[in-house]
Amino acid sequence: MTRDDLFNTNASIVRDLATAVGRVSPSAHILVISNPVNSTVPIVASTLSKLGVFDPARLFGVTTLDVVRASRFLSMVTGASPAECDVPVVGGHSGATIVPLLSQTNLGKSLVGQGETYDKLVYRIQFGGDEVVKAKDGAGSATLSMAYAGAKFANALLRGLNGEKGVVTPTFVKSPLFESQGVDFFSSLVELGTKGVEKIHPLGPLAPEEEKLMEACLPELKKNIEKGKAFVA
Ligand SMILES: NC(=O)C1=CN([C@@H]2O[C@H](COP(=O)(O)OP(=O)(O)OC[C@H]3O[C@@H](n4cnc5c(N)ncnc54)[C@H](O)[C@@H]3O)[C@@H](O)[C@H]2O)C=CC1
Ligand SMILES: O=C([O-])CC(=O)C(=O)O
Repeated sequence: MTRDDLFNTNASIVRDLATAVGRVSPSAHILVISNPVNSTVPIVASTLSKLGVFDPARLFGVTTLDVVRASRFLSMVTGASPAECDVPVVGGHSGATIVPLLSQTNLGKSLVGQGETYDKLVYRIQFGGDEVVKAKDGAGSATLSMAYAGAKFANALLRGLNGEKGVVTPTFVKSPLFESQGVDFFSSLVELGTKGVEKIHPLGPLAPEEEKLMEACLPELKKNIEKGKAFVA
């Protein structure tokens, strides 16, 4: 089972919850963690748009678990503590759409392009969630680490809403970065502020290996986003 397989069950649940939020609390900040995040976030956006209350600054797909995994798996390779292994992870939240930018980290940059070690690390970051789902064999997903990631992101958002400056973390939002290629939702480093999304940061310089990961990411992400929008339309 992949995250995309969850679409049939979760799409209508997410749409109905978004409808209720749009009617009852249209200025709420909405953090979507239900899979497939690449499609459920566009479902919420389209549902709110239909109701005339969509504000892109208030809708977030929670991709924090990919960042948590990237730190942990990089720490296992380098021997450093996960706290020292902060990795920007961009794109979406499933398989090839998850793009870790190891070249932008002090401890990870020397691994980029280092054959099997790099390839295995990227694969584990991209498919860590699938690893857990397979291991639990029908009994759910990465429940506790998801709770940790959800709490971590909610805390970051609350700090931003409270006026703290410099709260920057990856999250899947309505984004102009790849809009010209038909990908209008994307996770990159986002500064969180008093209104929610304050500033969407560009990706910054990528290694050739990361350019290749982006080439695989964008078409899949586009399909996932279109599937979510088509469901609501
Ligand atoms: N974004 C992320 O990082 C992650 C997302 N997930 C996603 O989070 C979701 C939950 O995962 P698990 O806790 O493992 O699943 P689970 O199957 O253990 O729990 C799902 C819960 O939703 C409830 N539910 C079912 N239909 C509902 C409805 N119509 N309205 C309200 N609640 C309803 C069920 O009773 C159950 O308690 C899944 O979509 C999963 O794919 C999981 C791990 C990481
Ligand atoms: O695929 C799933 O349901 C679980 C998931 O998102 C993750 O662990 O990252």
